[in-house]
Amino acid sequence: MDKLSINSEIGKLNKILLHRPGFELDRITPEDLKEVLFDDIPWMSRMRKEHDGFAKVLKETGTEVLFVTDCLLEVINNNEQAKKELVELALEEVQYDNITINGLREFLLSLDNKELIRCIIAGLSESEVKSSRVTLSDYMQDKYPYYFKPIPNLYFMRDVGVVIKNGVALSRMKTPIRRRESLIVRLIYKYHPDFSGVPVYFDNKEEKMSLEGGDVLILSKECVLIGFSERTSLEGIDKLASNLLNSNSGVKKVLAVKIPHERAFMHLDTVFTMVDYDKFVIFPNILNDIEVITITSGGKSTLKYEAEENLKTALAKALNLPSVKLIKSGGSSSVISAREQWNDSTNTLAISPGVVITYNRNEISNEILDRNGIKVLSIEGSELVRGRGGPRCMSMPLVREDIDF
Ligand SMILES: NC(=O)NCCC[C@H](N)C(=O)O
Repeated sequence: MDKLSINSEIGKLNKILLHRPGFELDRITPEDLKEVLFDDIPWMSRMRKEHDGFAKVLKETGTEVLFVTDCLLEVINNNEQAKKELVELALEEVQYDNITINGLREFLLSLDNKELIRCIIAGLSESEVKSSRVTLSDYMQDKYPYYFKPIPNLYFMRDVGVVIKNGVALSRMKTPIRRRESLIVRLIYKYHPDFSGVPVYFDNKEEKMSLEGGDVLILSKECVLIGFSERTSLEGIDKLASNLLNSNSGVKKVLAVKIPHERAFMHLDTVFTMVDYDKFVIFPNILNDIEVITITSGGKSTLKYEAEENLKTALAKALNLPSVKLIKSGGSSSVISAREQWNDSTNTLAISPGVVITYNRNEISNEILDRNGIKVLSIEGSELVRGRGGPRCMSMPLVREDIDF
């Protein structure tokens, strides 16, 4: 049996990777918000309770839940080389002289493994390393407090890597603040026995392009959608499409889907997710701005492109269905749709065909899903949503049961 198996967006979910919001989020200050891609300071104890609620629903519905920090701990407990690589990926970001960097390396390697992981995720402040102030500058100069910064978006596990079929695309993050997240996950894929050795369809060492997991949707065994968004570049789409289509991944068609490039919907999955065999939920206010191009292999590592009439017909064609239904999140009111999309009404996580996890705050969109025959398992998300992501953004599905279309 394959270690990873994702052949659709909706097959019964068996195994998933999450990150419980940790100390990295306790370090966000109002001045950081823009840089760290948040819109507000979360209430942390509430946020952790909400995340625990999310994990509980997943477990209760029969999904095995793995946590990044546990996987990383297993890796570095058993592999000195991996531990050194973990330290180096944080040190790469330190903009100090070599003597300081060598001192930091020694400091980090002396930490207990759990503490090291906490530090790599929550950042390392000067005060944690220097216990006393010795120079006038230590006393009087304002210094940037971190050698390397906290990475508060790690709980949005969807974006840092995405399982496609029996392999993975390790994301090349667009923004510097999210790069370390994906390098951490890369280490897990390199060394952890549950992940190592799987095909890598995209590597985050790629330069001059970006690809984030929130833009990738596995429509079926043969078709993958990739959003052209604020975060994923055309070069990133071409690269992943080429690797999937010109390998033995089994993918025969990639749909490139252009959405408006805006903060409110930075990834495809913030405006569009699949909820059943033939049903999708969509943010209706952007429906007319979407463009779709079908990409297929042109042989000898080349690609062929063909413009589609619209998203609805392209989806039906790709799924070999007479038609599909696009359910309007928020209904026909553009005001309600915009308000609920901002709080991730469209970012549903399907745990089996026709059953999704959503935030309970999006009452109107949830009711519309219900009226369309979708079973909604709703969770609290008032604090989780402050980073602008929902249940799909917060999860990296690893294994789903296969379904027949
Ligand atoms: N797939 C997603 O849309 N993920 C949400 C990412 C939110 C995060 N604060 C970001 O801006 O990258």
